[in-house]
Amino acid sequence: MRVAIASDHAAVALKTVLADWLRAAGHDVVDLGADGTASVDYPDYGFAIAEAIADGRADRGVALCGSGIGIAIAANRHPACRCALVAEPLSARLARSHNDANTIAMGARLIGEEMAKACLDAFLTTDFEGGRHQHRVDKLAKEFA
Ligand SMILES: O=C(CO)[C@H](O)[C@H](O)[C@H](O)COP(=O)(O)O
Repeated sequence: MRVAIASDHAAVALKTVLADWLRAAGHDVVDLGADGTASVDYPDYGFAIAEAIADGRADRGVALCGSGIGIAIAANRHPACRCALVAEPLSARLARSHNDANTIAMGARLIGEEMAKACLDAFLTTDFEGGRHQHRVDKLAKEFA
């Protein structure tokens, strides 16, 4: 799978760990930065993830910041992105099976590396159930004036 990953300065270390883990699992990783710990702005990286999903460079996205909140808000500003903020694997599974999420967000200051890997594994290995969930997901594409 092609997986885009991006973080702000607060989550660069976790981004490196997860990118290495993804490559070891055989995924193609599109690393959209940040590249160091100098302070940057999470919206730029949330938008970058969403654009990679929208233009087909990536099938899935992993969005990281200190809490996961800011970058999730940013990613979800783009209509192509359904980004779920998760902190444990059941939420990651439900984000896929019920919400057809194409991106997960996690907070590097709140989650440990092993839990983050478990969330990412659940996210990447769970299929969307469709059925009653499909028309709900379709409604998420509504555009507001
Ligand atoms: O967006 C956030 C909070 O919702 C993230 O946690 C950011 O990484 C955080 O705000 C960055 O904080 P810093 O004090 O500038 O490192």
